[in-house]
Amino acid sequence: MASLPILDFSRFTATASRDDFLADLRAAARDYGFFYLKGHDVSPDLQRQLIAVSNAFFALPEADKLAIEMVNSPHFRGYTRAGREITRGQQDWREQIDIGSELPVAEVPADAPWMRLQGPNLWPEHLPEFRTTLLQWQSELTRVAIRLLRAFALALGQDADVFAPIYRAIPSEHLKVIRYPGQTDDRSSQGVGAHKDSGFLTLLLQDAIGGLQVEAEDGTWIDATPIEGTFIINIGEILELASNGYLRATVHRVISPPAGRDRLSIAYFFGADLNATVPLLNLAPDLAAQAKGPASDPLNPLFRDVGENALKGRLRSHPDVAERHYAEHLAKKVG
Ligand SMILES: O=C(O)CCC(=O)C(=O)O
Ligand SMILES: [Fe+2]
Repeated sequence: MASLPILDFSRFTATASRDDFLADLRAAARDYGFFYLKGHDVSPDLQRQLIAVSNAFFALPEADKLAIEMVNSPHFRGYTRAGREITRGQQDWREQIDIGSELPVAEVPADAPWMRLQGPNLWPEHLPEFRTTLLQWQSELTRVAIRLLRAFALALGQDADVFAPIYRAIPSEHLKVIRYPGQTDDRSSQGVGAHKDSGFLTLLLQDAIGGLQVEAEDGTWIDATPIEGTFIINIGEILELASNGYLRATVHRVISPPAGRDRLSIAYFFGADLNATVPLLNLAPDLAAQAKGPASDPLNPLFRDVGENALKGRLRSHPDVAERHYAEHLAKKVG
């Protein structure tokens, strides 16, 4: 049974092992688009605190969670009940809270409707430590993601800061705290349906239950079995577009845990400025020869305009938010 590679980020910090790390990163990214990262320096105490407040959030009375339901937020922030989010037309059996960069509502020019994604988060009123811990997690993971993105740039033979112009102004820092309930007989076992992530990179902290699966090149599914002390890293559509498909945004899904168990995961999606356009990197001939071009999936066309790609994904995943807040936008698209 195939398994995903494990990379040690401390080898990137040490000059003597840096080039070997970059070669391993290039191989893992190209062959799987997914890997485990150990040797990151995120404090284990902060991780424990994050897991504790996340469990406390899901244990809140239902009324407290429904008070901050995402359907109330034109910025796609807040709580989503299990079964409300849709992937590839099917219900996802997970409950979650979505948190984004904590920024004020922006002006929304007619030619940049995605600027409506920017706005305040919705926080649980009776659990103040949830907000402080999540914001701390967000800034820690942004730091790790930027270091990792610099490593990706070097692995592709580019200047370390080649992507900085498209994330430096307003990076997109999206967090999802997710609980997957155990399987029951009366619904599907789709925790989240098969999909690609849209940003640069995703950094995932998962508990010990398992259920995340990664699609291999031959169409089989590889289990991303939990490994204590690691994050799971995967590539999003921005890196696929920028590298002309040398790097792949790999398709993945989550199968619901066995009956009577539930699974906790915290996904952090690092993306670009909503107003940026994804550049096409100039790859050296040996890498360019292996670039397959971005995947063309008629069900999921990729857009170089970061904001357009991001808004497309959110509207499709959350039809209730789309209907309440984006009816006019959708009507214009169809009409
Ligand atoms: O919960 C997980 O393991 C993965 C979640 C995921 O793929 C997503 O939310 O995009
Ligand atoms: Fe994902």
